[in-house]
Amino acid sequence: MGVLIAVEGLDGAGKHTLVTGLVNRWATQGYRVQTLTFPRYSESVTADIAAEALHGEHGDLRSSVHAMAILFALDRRDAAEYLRKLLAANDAVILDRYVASNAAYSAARLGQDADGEVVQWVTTLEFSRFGLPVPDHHLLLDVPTDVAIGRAKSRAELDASRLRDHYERDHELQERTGLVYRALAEMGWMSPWSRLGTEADPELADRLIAI
Ligand SMILES: Nc1ncnc2c1ncn2[C@@H]1O[C@H](COP(=O)(O)OP(=O)(O)O)[C@@H](O)[C@H]1O
Ligand SMILES: Cc1cn([C@H]2C[C@H](O)[C@@H](COP(=O)(O)OP(=O)(O)O)O2)c(=O)[nH]c1=O
Repeated sequence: MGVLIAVEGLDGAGKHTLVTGLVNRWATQGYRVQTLTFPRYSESVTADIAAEALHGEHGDLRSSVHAMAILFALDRRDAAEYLRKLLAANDAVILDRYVASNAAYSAARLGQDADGEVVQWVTTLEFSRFGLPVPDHHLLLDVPTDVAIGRAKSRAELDASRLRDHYERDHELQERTGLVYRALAEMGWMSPWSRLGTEADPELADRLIAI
């Protein structure tokens, strides 16, 4: 059974870049590595509805933090069997966002801390009720909020509506989400966490795949 690694962080923190770098590194070392990104846009109806709600559609759905969290969780539940197959057939599976995203963003949206009600609720829903595999390790890309927002903006600069709806209004939410992520890392929520600055630490990366 392969090792399951979840990469977490704010939008624009560099998760996709890190995941791509890890896959390339390990592939050249001869490991079999697969990635899975959440939300699974265009493959999952619930992920698409959640994204559309985040960008202002579906009435006031976005105002229900628990309803949004259930949509993201259903996307993962639908992918659980595929994820287990990937784990069985590979040395490692790297997840670009996973359950901790739901925990951190839901807590931030509700103004709760990492030890608050909604983190426990998400944990029970996804791991206990939906039976999702628990990551062996979490990697938190811990970059300052302004850096993450700046990178996300430059990546999305051609899409003005998305910028307006998603990033500029959300500085405070991102700041709070970062705090919850750091607290989850400190408490070692569900598995050991490593906090990275802007770059992957090659030695840490190699230790992870050797678990
Ligand atoms: N270490 C880094 N230093 C500078 N820019 C980076 C770094 N990592 C990623 N970026 C850039 O920041 C933007 C967001 O990175 P991305 O990996 O897409 O973030 P995420 O997946 O967390 O949203 C991209 O344009 C990417 O090229
Ligand atoms: C996967 C996931 C994401 N999210 C949040 C994080 C992001 O703010 C948003 C969408 O994630 P993402 O696709 O990474 O960002 P973007 O829409 O900018 O491409 O959803 C949750 O609240 N719960 C989850 O389970």
